[in-house]
Amino acid sequence: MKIASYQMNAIVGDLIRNTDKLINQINLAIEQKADVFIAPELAISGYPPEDLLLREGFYRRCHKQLERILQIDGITMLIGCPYRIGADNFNSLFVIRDGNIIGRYDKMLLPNYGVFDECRYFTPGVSPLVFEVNQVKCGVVICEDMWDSVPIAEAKENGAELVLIANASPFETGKHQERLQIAKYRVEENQIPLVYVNQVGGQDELIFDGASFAMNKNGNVVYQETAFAENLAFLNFIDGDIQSAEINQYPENEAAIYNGLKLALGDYINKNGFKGVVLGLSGGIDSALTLAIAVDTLGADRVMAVMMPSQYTAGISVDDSREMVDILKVRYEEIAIKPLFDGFCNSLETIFEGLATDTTEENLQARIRGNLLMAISNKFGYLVVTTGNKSEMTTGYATLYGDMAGGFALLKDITKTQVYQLSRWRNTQGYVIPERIITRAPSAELRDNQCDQDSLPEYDILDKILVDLVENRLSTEEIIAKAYANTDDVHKVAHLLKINEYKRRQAAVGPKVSRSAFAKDWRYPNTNKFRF
Ligand SMILES: Nc1ncnc2c1ncn2[C@@H]1O[C@H](COP(=O)(O)OP(=O)(O)OC[C@H]2O[C@@H]([n+]3cccc(C(=O)O)c3)[C@H](O)[C@@H]2O)[C@@H](O)[C@H]1O
Ligand SMILES: Nc1ncnc2c1ncn2[C@@H]1O[C@H](COP(=O)(O)OP(=O)(O)OP(=O)(O)O)[C@@H](O)[C@H]1O
Ligand SMILES: NC(=O)CC[C@H](N)C(=O)O
Repeated sequence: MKIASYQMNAIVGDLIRNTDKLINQINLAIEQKADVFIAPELAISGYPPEDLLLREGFYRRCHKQLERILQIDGITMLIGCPYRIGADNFNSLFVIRDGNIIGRYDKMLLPNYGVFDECRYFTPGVSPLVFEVNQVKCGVVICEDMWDSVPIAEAKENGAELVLIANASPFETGKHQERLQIAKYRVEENQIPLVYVNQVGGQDELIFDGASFAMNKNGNVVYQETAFAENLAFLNFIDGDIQSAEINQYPENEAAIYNGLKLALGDYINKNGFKGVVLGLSGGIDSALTLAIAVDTLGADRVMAVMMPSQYTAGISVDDSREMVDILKVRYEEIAIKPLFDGFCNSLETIFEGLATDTTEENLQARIRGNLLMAISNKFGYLVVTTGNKSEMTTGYATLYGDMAGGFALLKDITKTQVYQLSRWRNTQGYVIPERIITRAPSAELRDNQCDQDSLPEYDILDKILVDLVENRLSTEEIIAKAYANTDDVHKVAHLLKINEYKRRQAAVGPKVSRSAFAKDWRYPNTNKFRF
């Protein structure tokens, strides 16, 4: 039996295009004489459709597309599609052959933690499904079903010799190893081979990394798809097991994150129809890394970098920005903001009379820059990519409607420590970020001689505290007991984390790479008196 596995990049809600793509790949599979075709979870709608699943018309139109697939003969197809019957909605996988639906599997285990909300939409399925192709009994399950013993065990009890799994499993650091480990448990429990087909692509804050795989009866990976790219692959099931096929290595740490960020940005820009991106280039490391990723993703001709010096901007910031755009050959503009800043200050002079200069004036500069970038965005159809990192999002070290103004926050889930690691890694692939940008001390350059560490702990300490507070959900007492940071710093970061929730609520969407990103898996109240 020959299996066609389609690691698909679907667009949520683009039902006709998704179905066109499925039909196209199914036809290729038929040409290659495949017996079974399998695509990711909810391939017709794309995953996750979120509250589209609360609309009756969404199910109707998804089903209409499924009917197009029913026209295809000559292969057995496993197609994920949301399904409504009576008052129940299911996350279903339809088994279609020669114009008939020969089976429907409804996802049994609905993930409802982290970024997942499936209990909000679906009723759990109750029955396993095993169907036969070329005398092979195939069980099917959907994504979360693999993460517990029961669904695959039930498929096995019903005679399955092989399990086909349709997935939409989002990326986070270490997730692929976790998937392989869970799959191995299922294989060992049941002595049954698995074919795991994952979605690929960026969907708002989620990155689907693909890396579909097959595991033989001995728990060995015998096939692995390239991560972060779409592909159709063929696998053979002969003599009761999956035969060896191509094994593409999963990228190492920095490479995985970098590729993930590229996929997230590219899909956000292209799926939402932007011509390109614009960003403020400051001579600092955050905007330098953002620019490198943007150019690597979209090409230099779809990216614009704007340096907007003020009286606090160091000469080397301008020099390093110029050097970087020369290397990348990207469109570069310089707009001095002093006249605008003076204009704002003049307008506010009377109201502010007798009051000291403070962060108000610092924020004005950031807001002037935000305004200029948004004007360029409006005029050219370029999305503003913001450059703030997770360390800044944690502590609120960013200006609302200033450097936070924009449509996609590329580094939102990347700590400052990781910003350095990714920048160094990128330069090993070809020198694009001037060395001085990496080695100089970070500064917001919003007042004289400003340095981030005037108001924040050293980033290596800050980032450890943030991982413990945000990802490990530890209390300040527990962190203090670990003794890597002084008590004041722990309390300071915890306090900043708490009081800046309102900023995160207003921040642009950005890709999740960690276990706990400031997005769907971080839902804290703005109004909150609880001390972490
Ligand atoms: N709970 C709440 N719910 C809703 N809104 C709330 C709020 N608390 C304050 N606000 C509003 O937010 C305002 C304060 O926020 P905001 O205006 O942003 O200003 P703020 O947080 O006071 O200052 C921004 C800080 O970020 C630093 N910064 C700025 C830019 C770039 C960088 C960098 O290195 O990347 C660092 C800057 O040096 C300064 O320390 C308040 O005036 C109020 O209007
Ligand atoms: N002189 C500038 N010209 C253009 N954009 C700027 C300038 N200064 C700040 N920005 C924009 O605001 C963002 C916040 O920068 P800021 O220098 O305040 O802090 P940062 O976190 O150190 O960032 P970076 O490392 O990029 O400098 C920058 O990444 C950049 O997009
Ligand atoms: N779509 C799903 O069911 C995903 C849940 C699963 N545990 C994963 O992330 O891999």
